[in-house]
Amino acid sequence: MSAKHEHHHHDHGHDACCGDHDHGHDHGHAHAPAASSPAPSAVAAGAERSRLFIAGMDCPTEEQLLRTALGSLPGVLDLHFDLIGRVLAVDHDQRIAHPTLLRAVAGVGMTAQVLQEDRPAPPAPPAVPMALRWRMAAAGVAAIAAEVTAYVSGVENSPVVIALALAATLLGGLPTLRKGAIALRRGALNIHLLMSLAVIGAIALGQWPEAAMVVWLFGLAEMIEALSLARARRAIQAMEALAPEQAPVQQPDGTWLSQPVASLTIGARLRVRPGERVALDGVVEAGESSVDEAVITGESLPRAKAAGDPLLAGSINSGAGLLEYRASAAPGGTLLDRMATAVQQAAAQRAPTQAFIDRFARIYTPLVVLGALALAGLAPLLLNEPFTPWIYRALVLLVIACPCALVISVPVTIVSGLTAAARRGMLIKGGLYLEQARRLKTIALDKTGTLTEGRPVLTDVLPLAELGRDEVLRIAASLDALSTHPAAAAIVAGHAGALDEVADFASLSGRGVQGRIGGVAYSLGSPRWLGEPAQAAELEAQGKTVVVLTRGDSPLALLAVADTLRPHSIEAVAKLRALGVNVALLSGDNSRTVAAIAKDLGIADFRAELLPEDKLTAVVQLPGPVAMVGDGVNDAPAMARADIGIAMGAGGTAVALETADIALMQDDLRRLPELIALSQRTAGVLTQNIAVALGLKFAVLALTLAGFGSLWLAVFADAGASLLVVLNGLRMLRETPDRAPPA
Ligand SMILES: Nc1ncnc2c1ncn2[C@@H]1O[C@H](COP(=O)(O)OP(=O)(O)OP(=O)(O)O)[C@@H](O)[C@H]1O
Ligand SMILES: [Zn+2]
Repeated sequence: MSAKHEHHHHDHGHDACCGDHDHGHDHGHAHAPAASSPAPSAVAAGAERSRLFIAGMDCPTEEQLLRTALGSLPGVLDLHFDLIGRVLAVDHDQRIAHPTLLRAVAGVGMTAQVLQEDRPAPPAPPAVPMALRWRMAAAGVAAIAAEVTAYVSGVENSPVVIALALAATLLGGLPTLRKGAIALRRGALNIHLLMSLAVIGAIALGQWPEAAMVVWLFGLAEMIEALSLARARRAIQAMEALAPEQAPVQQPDGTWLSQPVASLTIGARLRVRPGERVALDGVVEAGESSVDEAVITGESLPRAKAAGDPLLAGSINSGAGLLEYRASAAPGGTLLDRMATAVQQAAAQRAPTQAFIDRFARIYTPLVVLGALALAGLAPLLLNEPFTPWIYRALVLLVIACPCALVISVPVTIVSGLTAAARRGMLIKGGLYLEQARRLKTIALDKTGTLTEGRPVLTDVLPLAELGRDEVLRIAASLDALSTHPAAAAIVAGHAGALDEVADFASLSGRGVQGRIGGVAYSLGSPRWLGEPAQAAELEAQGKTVVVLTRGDSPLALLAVADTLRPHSIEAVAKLRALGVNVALLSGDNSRTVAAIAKDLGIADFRAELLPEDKLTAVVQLPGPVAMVGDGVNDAPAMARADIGIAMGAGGTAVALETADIALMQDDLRRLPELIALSQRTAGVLTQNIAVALGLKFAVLALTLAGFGSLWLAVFADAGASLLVVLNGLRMLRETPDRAPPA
């Protein structure tokens, strides 16, 4: 095979896992592939993108076969694989028509369906087909019978044994042999080719029962792995499946009728009865009840809902009341849908460990195959021994050459970890961040809206000149009415009366606001910007944020607002420090205020009076890797620059959800130590899996070289290792302390 293709084989374990049509799987979420289509660069000018749903494509083995088959077609410009969603996006020019693509896919033994952009994917094939289960059962009986007959009679190639072994091979091994032939034609050294060679070699040596056993065990392992992987895939897809497909909708005549949610649009009026799940994001219009939003936030807590309150798709009406609401998101566009899409896209990306294992496998397999060739060809000559036993040992080596268990273990573990995180209300945008989190040296936290509630209240108004309290407050509130800053909201809320007209309004990020009232220029903002009156110090020492109001250059008043710490901030900071992470506080607020708050939190490393660009500089200077945690208000540049940008309160703002590397769906900083713990557990499981997979290989290798190995033992160890690592990886799914996995 050519060097270009040499890395195919490392993945056979994968296709073992995820199966092909023959093995079938029971995912079956019709619209999942559409939702999880990759987000590659835009289609080049003059090109067209066709999206193919390929049921048998979920492993890098198939990716490689498809790459060679489609990539060489004249007119194909680019290929984007989404193995989890099993969607292949093909960018091509006019030379290519759909039948050409479908034929090329069929050429490597798979079937494709063209996806229409706005229509959901066709339903995936059902669970492992009954016919296949029966075929495998029959093959098992025949293989065991062949083994027993040979053992009892002492003859390995009597007609009865040959007939039984042949029956087992044909019943259970045809798909493997067929894929082996395809791989051979394509020059891909993958598991199917290696297994086919081992079986044919065993038959050539007259080891009929052995051949039957090998082919059957391998088929069985593939089937079991198919089911395990479908389980991991289902866990991801379970998220969006949590919103009901039917819901009661109000008709124009006022009556209620159960309708498919997919047919609804924004503005539809729906209702959700006690115990039911909300179908679309919306706003309550009538009724009172409480709602459990655990599916979004990861925390099961009843939240009171009444007219005007937002509702999220997937949450449960856990109270006793009936809620009527108006849809504010279309089907497919709810927060739950966007979370599910993000997790699916994350799962489709390669984590660093996977890249490493893939590189390793690229060297490992050809090396072992070369070893097998050398063993069969040289050992008998050098040792002056008969060829047959050495050829047999070489066949065992071919089986050992498959790094399937190794390759399969990484994505299963990562996907399980990502899913477990999502269930806890942490949306991680890629395996990279899950793997990196445990290496974090510094976590930088923004103050307002992150460590604090971000809903300050006005506590003090101190006139400094001839204007009285009410007058300065009216001016300040009039200016801040046009600002979205949390401090502005507090000042506006602190003023009861009418507001003045403001002209030439300007808002300066990290400083404050300015404008003209009745022709006079006023500024309102930080003391650092407008000069610090002596009276400010005492208020700041209490942890309050001081805002100065000036007319021209002279100070008119001091206003102070105070924000409360989030209830779990102190606990979260303590836990992070216990994990050995350096916690830093970055704030635009003044030094004394920040110092007071840092002291309450036990944070030694705090930096104050930072403009948004200073926060970015601080992130670069802090010992890395650094995570920046913020609410996106004045820390977006710093979050983008940090190794991991973590957004708080993504449950509320879509922007944070879309731009951060990790989005916390709930404003609870205790998710941060959990994230690091999850990252550590993931690394632990990955290490265990690599040790098991390699350990079993080496054990069989040692036995074989010593003359004690056997083909079926090698296949058994390989299949057993695959199964062990898949199960170990899936264990991550269960690591969800206070929530049972969704049914
Ligand atoms: N609209 C506004 N009205 C009044 N004061 C403002 C306004 N915008 C900013 N300021 C002042 O500028 C300072 C810095 O603002 P900035 O938004 O950079 O940080 P912050 O709100 O203190 O929070 P963080 O800790 O998240 O950086 C504020 O503390 C406040 O004194
Ligand atoms: Zn293998």
